[in-house]
Amino acid sequence: MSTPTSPLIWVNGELDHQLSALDRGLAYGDGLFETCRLHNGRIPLWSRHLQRLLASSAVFAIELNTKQLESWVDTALALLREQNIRQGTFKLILTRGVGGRGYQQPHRVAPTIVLMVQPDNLELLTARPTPARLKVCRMRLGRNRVLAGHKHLNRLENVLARAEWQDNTFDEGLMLDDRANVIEATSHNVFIYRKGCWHTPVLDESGVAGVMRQLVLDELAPRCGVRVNVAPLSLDAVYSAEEVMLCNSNRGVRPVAAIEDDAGTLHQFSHHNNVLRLSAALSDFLQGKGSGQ
Ligand SMILES: C=C(O[C@@H]1C=C(C(=O)O)C=C[C@H]1N)C(=O)O
Repeated sequence: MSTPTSPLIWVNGELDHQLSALDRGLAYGDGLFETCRLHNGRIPLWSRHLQRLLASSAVFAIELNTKQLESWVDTALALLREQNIRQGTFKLILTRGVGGRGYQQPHRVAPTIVLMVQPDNLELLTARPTPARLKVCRMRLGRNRVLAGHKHLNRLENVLARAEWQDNTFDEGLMLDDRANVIEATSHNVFIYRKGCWHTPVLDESGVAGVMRQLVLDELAPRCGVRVNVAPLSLDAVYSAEEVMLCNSNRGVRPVAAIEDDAGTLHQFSHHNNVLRLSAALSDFLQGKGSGQ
């Protein structure tokens, strides 16, 4: 088992290289990121992360040399193996690069790629998940059809929502948009189970379309033989759900035990069977086991 250490950071393939203060990712949030799980020395959902990054970089016209990126990721993974670092958070930041005065983009700009690994000892994707306690955040998400779904670097709403609690009373905060639709949690996507079906918010105006959310839609829910309905979701629907689930690609799937609303009322969820079935389906998927249907 590896010992957690401080993060390892590569900038454009160079370990410990410094980032320019003129980088547009820092100045304007002009970029994208992926938060991946390092699981047993690999990034099991890498092809899905890369697919999303490529799709978003095309939308925002941020240059991305896939071969170069994959070679830097391979080099980073090889070093992690050498150092016996097998579990952790593997984060990738892609910015438009350095330059320009103000918002105007420079004519020629080379993208910046930061790889950052925070080692830990947690087999998060396959461990039995512990039920989470949530609050409903006061901070609302704005709506923007161009930005919605993308994992861009402008995450101030999530940062401010996460600042609404500092202690361990809550594990996560539920975020609504300005029309009071439930969109996501500060760093997870949200699903509810009701009447034999999973439901998750439509993300065409706000929120991040997570890689684990997509895996649940494409792979895990079908393995459990359960349909998923993607549609607007109200807070009342969440409170009356049979089960509530959070997911992200760094932590897998997690049942929700309770949600405290803004009046301080606790809404509790005592059944987690369907979340645990998805969690088992995720473990099987990661171990390369078939659909079992
Ligand atoms: C805040 C980050 O990303 C979010 C956090 C997690 C996590 O902590 O598990 C996962 C996915 C992201 N939306 C980050 O620093 O990468």
